[in-house]
Amino acid sequence: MNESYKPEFIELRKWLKDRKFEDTNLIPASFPGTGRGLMSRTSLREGQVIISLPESCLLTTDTVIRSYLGAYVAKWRPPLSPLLALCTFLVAEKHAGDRSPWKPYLEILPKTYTCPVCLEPEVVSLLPKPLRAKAREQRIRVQEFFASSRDFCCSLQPLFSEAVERVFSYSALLWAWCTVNTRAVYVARRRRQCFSAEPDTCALAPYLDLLNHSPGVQVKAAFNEETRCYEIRTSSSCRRHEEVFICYGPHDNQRLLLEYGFVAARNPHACVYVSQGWDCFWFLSRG
Ligand SMILES: C[S@@+](CC[C@H](N)C(=O)[O-])C[C@H]1O[C@@H](n2cnc3c(N)ncnc32)[C@H](O)[C@@H]1O
Repeated sequence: MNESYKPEFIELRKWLKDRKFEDTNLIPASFPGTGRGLMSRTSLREGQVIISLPESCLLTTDTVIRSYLGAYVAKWRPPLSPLLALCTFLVAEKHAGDRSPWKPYLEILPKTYTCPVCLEPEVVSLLPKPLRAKAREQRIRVQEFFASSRDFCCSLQPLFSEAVERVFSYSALLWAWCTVNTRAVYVARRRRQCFSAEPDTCALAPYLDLLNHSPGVQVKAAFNEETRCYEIRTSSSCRRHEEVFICYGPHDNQRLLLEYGFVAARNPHACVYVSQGWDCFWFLSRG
């Protein structure tokens, strides 16, 4: 069902137009099975560029450095990770509400996520054992990420009238972490002294990040240095008024659930994980 009439999408389209995004063959819609995604307005040919998003629409660590957070990031030692810089910016902009220039984008982001780190422990306990172990590792990673943010977030107090512990709470940083993890595209950037050595490769790409995954399609997606746009070219054709998919990678369903919070039907990369030790012995000896 077409969703382009919804006020949040009308605002987002205006915002994108102001940033030189030229219209597109794609419109937001909701689909049975995959939920919100993008639908083709016309039929799409193999090899066609389906979306081309100008650099000015991308949210990257450059955006953070140019913002009011830039001076705080630049002087922080040891240098901040690029991921923490992005997440801090997302939380601060979300907190700014109507004052944020990113508001039209923030408004269409999910309020909650379904990655295992966001699930209640009773739900995680129902997952298969190998996935449970991965979910535990993910939770620890996010908890460590949160702990590593504390001192830097405290240094931002002069920017907020409210206590920073409330602004940069665990749930706010978890939301930002999931936003980056489930939606960012890959755009490599050179290392800068103000950031730690972790790869600086995540960019949030408003509107383009409404594209859902299908393991059965092939696309070429990259930042084009000549046009200065992030472009996606499809290798599959698509009929008018169908959902347009991209492929997030050759991921099995465990990886999709961990990283993106969903599983794909008819996934050719699906596989079964077998635990080492007695479970495995029991399974094999019965086989
Ligand atoms: C980049 S976003 C795509 C747009 C997203 N559906 C939305 O409404 O904002 C990635 C998220 O979309 C959902 N998603 C992507 N592909 C999917 C699929 N094939 N089936 C179900 N959900 C999917 C998952 O929640 C995933 O974390």
